Amino acid sequence: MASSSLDFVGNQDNNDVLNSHEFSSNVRVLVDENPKCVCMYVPNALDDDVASTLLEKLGACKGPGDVENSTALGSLWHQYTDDNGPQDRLAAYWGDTCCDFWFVGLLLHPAPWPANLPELLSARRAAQQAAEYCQRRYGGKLDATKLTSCLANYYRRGQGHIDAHGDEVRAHGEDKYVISISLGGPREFVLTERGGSQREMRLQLEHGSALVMRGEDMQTAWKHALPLEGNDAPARVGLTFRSIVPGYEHFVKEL
Ligand SMILES: O=C(O)CCC(=O)C(=O)O
Ligand SMILES: [Fe+2]
Repeated sequence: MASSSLDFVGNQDNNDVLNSHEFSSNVRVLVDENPKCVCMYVPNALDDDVASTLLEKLGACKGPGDVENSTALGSLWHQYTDDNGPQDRLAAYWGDTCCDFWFVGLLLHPAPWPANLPELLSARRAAQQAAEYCQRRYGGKLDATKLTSCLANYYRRGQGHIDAHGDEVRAHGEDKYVISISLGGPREFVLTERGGSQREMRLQLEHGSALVMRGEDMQTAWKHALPLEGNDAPARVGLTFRSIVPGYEHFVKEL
């Protein structure tokens, strides 16, 4: 396991809501076996206050049928059923037009990026900066980092988990980024290597952090999970930004 401390100065853009602070954090490289198998952790990737505001706004929207859903964000959270049965976390999916996302038997069509949630765009920018850092370090074209969708997973207090899995990244363009910005928590993240060694790494995903996974091998040679924790486990929203190619799923269905 490689581990390093690096200085990173992210792009500054004062037109966006906050997140004008610099990444000058200790980036932890968890896996970097080859450019298609990278996992790194960036604490404080998103401004703390922006992360808190976003969590507060998202957390106030519970699910279909809730009174709180009559807020400006409408019916945000859904409880989906996939090939493994009903999920015990809630989910919401936004993205560019035609950036459908298919995984474990569930096809999600994106809602448009919400105009009344500028903090979500700040989170996307933070994720983008982390991807660009990764691109400079491991190579690849910068346009491969364009993050076109976001799957939000809401692990409510004392509830919610995701079993060990590799992400479906067929539709994710060249460098296959999945970048998770954490709000709330911390919650535990477990990485396990498949095959012989079964190496395992555990870390706490902290408020405002970015967890970057890059490359197909990261999803086929490793599994990741968020285990079910006790009743006191704090609520967490994971915003997983992806580089879905618009129209990919539609194109596949036509073949
Ligand atoms: O909650 C997270 O940050 C990760 C979720 C995840 O692994 C997934 O949606 O595939
Ligand atoms: Fe995943």
